[in-house]
Amino acid sequence: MTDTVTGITILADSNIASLDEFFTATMLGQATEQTVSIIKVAGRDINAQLLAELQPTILLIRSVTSVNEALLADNESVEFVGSATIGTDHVDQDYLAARNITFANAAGCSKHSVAQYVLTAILTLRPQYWQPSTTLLMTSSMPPLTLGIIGLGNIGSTLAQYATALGWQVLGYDPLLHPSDTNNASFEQVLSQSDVVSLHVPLTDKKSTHKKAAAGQSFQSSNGSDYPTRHLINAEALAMMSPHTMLINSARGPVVNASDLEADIERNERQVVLDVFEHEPEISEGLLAKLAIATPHIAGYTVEGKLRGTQIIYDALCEKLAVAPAQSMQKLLPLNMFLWSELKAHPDRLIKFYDIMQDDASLRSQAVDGQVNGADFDQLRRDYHLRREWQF
Ligand SMILES: NC(=O)c1ccc[n+]([C@@H]2O[C@H](COP(=O)([O-])OP(=O)(O)OC[C@H]3O[C@@H](n4cnc5c(N)ncnc54)[C@H](O)[C@@H]3O)[C@@H](O)[C@H]2O)c1
Ligand SMILES: O=C(O)[C@H](O)[C@H](O)COP(=O)(O)O
Repeated sequence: MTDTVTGITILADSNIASLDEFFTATMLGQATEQTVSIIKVAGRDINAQLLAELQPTILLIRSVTSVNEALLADNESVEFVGSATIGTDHVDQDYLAARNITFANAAGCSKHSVAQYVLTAILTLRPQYWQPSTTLLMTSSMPPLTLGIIGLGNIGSTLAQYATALGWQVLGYDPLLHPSDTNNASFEQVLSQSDVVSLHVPLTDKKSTHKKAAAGQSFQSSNGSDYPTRHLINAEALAMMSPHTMLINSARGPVVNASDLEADIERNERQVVLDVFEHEPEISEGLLAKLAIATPHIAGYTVEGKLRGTQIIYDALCEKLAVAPAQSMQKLLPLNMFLWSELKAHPDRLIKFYDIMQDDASLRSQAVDGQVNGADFDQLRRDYHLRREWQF
């Protein structure tokens, strides 16, 4: 793991939270008596040339860095890749395994952040659905909201818990999990019977095996699935939804076919919320103009969500180094006064907890000559004032 002269060399995406608090000699090298040096660059600048020149032993990334053979072909030194994100569609995990490179992502790190983002979007656009279950039975003449959730993993299942706490009905669809109280509907039922549909799936493609000519092996692309999600929401799926049904995508942009979506919105005036975009980081102003809420891939961007992401990959690296973790995010968290119980009791305080329309306005203000360009989108995310997760 180390070069006898320089110890541990880390190349890291500068957008990873609290790198200097976690990845230091004290927090990593002390037990192994190794020096630790860390080089921080913008995620999109982590390229094959840099990997070949720096020969880092550890690579820490976020979703904007694609890790695959093209990136690592000329690098012989990397032994650990950590992605401080939930999504892994930017990583060829089969290639890393074939190179015997350890990989860790931050599963679940921002599940509450994203679930709270979705709740905020719904309750900002349709405040009539704010009906804490305590009042629902006594006063409501309106049926509770039916929330359709596609993908019932960490985020989808967390969202279902919040929805149930608000007295909403949940229709869930996840073909890779067993049926349950929430995994209780078909894809078509979720689309056709929900007031709101929220997407919480990874970006996956159709399973395909292809031969590696040199090795004569056949292997499946690491992002393959029997239930591929690329363009899962296309014209056919949108046609199953009533025009009244709101669509929210905070998963990955290509899960929704952007051109089919624009045609659908023009035809049905559907309320659509996007935090992720098929052609991200570029976004056409034409699409922006059709959206009820548009935000720059920040649904998971809370102090807690990003710190938890760093903590998880730090813990995984400590395991790789066989050292006991010495740093904890609890020591780094500022006091958090945002209580879910308070918000449930006082719906009018939602805007103080999270004013999602501020994030919407910031993104729209970046549009120039008919589009938001990639550099401005990335800058918005780099400069984003991290929210706080609502505490229980
Ligand atoms: N916008 C953001 O800031 C943000 C933040 C975190 C995660 N994400 C994205 O959200 C995705 C989901 O996150 P998670 O923590 O819930 O992941 P997860 O892996 O815990 O859950 C994903 C679920 O989707 C299910 N699934 C897979 N294919 C499906 C299909 N075709 N139809 C229905 N369900 C399917 C899986 O069975 C799994 O239960 C991530 O992969 C990531 O791309 C976005
Ligand atoms: O997959 C995730 O965790 C989220 O999409 C996360 O927001 C990715 O953020 P990024 O790495 O682009 O900063």
